[in-house]
Amino acid sequence: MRVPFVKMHGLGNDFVVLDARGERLPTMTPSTAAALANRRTGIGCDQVILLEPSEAADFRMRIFNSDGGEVEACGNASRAVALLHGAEALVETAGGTIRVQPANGGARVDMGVPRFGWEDIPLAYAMDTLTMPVGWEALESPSAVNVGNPHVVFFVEDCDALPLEALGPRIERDPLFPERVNVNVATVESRRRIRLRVWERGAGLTRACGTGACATAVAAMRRRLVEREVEVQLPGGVLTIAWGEDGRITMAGPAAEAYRGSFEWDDFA
Ligand SMILES: N[C@H](CCC[C@H](N)C(=O)O)C(=O)O
Repeated sequence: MRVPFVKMHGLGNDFVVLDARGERLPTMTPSTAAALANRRTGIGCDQVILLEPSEAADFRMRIFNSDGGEVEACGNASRAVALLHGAEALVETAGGTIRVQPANGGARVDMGVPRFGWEDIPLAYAMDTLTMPVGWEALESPSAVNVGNPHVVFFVEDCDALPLEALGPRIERDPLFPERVNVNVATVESRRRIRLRVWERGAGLTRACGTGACATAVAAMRRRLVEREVEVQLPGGVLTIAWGEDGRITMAGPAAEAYRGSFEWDDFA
């Protein structure tokens, strides 16, 4: 079966988007997703995004990391999908329902309400999630936030001076995180600006992580380090994150279509 796709990205965090809202596609398996995402033998991307019909919203967005694992949320893909859809929409994800709205060359996304309970992250046992009594070499005393998916956030002097490619996978797979975790290292530059690098669960170092920017901004706000609206500078560019009085997170930033193509499903099944 020949399947069309749209290659998209949000600040360099890139996606292969498959649209099954009209025509059903064969069942997506972790191995098919990983094969499509493979940058040497497949199309290549950080996440495979599958759009499907939804009973609860305008449509459903399923997210597969490049390791094939299906996960609950993807901020940058939410903006890319808003651009592709071309109108405001309620989108069902495994991490909850979000609202997306195309906005001048990108999109605004209502990411919902963050959660902070140790069972909500989830952690393997009870602990304070604002300043956790744990550490991995130079990275210590992080915060944990669930923004549909699990994040741990470390605040450091210079996030660019750390071997995140070495520490990231160790923390991602630590038994403290039963569903693994996205690892954020952040430097607060002012009350309105944070610099951030992310080792993503199931995808590794990426140019940007939308949910990571949301989790990091909220953790910094909880620590009274920044205002309730901040700019987050990722390697791929800047996102604006606001945490409203209603408890909901809004993320705004660019998204783009790179090219369209098609592939033979059986070549990746
Ligand atoms: N690696 C993440 C999913 C993609 C998140 C990131 N690409 C974003 O833009 O939010 C996870 O396993 O939860």
